[in-house]
Amino acid sequence: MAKLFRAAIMGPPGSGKGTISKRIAQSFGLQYLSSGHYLRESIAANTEAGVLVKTYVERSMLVPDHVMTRLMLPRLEQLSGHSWLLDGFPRTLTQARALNSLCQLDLVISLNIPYETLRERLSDRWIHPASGRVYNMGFNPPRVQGKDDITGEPLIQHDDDKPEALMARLRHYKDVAKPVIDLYKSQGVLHSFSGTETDRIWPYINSLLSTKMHTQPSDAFQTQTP
Ligand SMILES: Nc1nc2c(ncn2[C@@H]2O[C@H](COP(=O)(O)OP(=O)(O)O)[C@@H](O)[C@H]2O)c(=O)[nH]1
Ligand SMILES: Nc1ncnc2c1ncn2[C@@H]1O[C@H](COP(=O)(O)OP(=O)(O)O)[C@@H](O)[C@H]1O
Repeated sequence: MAKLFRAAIMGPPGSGKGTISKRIAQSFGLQYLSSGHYLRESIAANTEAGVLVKTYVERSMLVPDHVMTRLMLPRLEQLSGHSWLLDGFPRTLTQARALNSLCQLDLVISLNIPYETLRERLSDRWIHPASGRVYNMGFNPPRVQGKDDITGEPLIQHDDDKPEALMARLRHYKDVAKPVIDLYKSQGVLHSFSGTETDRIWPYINSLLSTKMHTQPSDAFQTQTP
C-alpha cells in the first residue's frame, strides 16, 4: 500500500491556496480540507458552531483556536487512512501544535505573493457561497457573468475581500503565520514559492509533489499516471 501523505498549504488571503489546492487534489488524489469552506458551511447551516464563528468570519478575525481545532481535528481523524491536503489550517502556532499532537506533516507549502498582486486579485474575487467555488473576473471568470457555473445561482463578494479590510488582514496574517512557518522550517518540511502568477508557480509545486510522493519506497512498483 502507498504511504500516507499529509500536506498543508499556507499563504496570505488571495495567494492562490484554494486554486493550487484544487490542482494538487486533482493531480495527486489527496483529500482536500479547507478551513474557510467548513466555516462557511457551518454558518450557512446555522449550526451551533456556525452561530459562534459567524461574527469572526464576517469581520475577517481569526476564529478562536479551540473552536478551530474542534472543527478540524475530528475531520482529520476520520481520514486516518487517507492522504490529505489542508488549506487554511493551521493558521496559528497553537493550531499547529494541536495538529502536531495528532500527526506529523510530510510537507508544508508556503506561498509568498507580493501585496499588490493580492490586492488586485481579491478585489476581483467572487464566490458561490453554498459550495465555496471561487471565480476571478480576469483569471477564471464564470461562464455567465455573476452566476455560478454549476447551479446558476448568484455569486457574491466577501466583505473581507473589500479593500479596507484587506490591508489589516494581510498585516495580521504575517504576524500570526511567522511562528508557524518557523516551526515547520525547523521540522524540515517547509517549501516556499514566490511569484505573481499561479500558472508559473504550479509546475514547481507539481514537480516537488511528484518527487515527494513517488519516492516513497512502498510506491516503487506502482503504476504511475503521467
Ligand atoms: N489574475 C490572477 N488571479 C489568480 C491567480 N491565481 C489565483 N487567482 C485568483 O485570485 C483569487 C484568490 O485565489 P484563491 O485560490 O481563492 O486564494 P486563497 O485565498 O489563498 O485561497 C481567486 O479569485 C483566484 O481565481 C493568478 O495567477 N492570476
Ligand atoms: N485556521 C483558522 N483559524 C482562525 N480563523 C480561520 C481559520 N481559517 C479560516 N478562518 C476564518 O475564516 C475566514 C476565511 O478564511 P479562508 O476561506 O481561508 O480565506 P482567506 O484565505 O481568503 O483568508 C478568515 O478570514 C477567518 O476569519
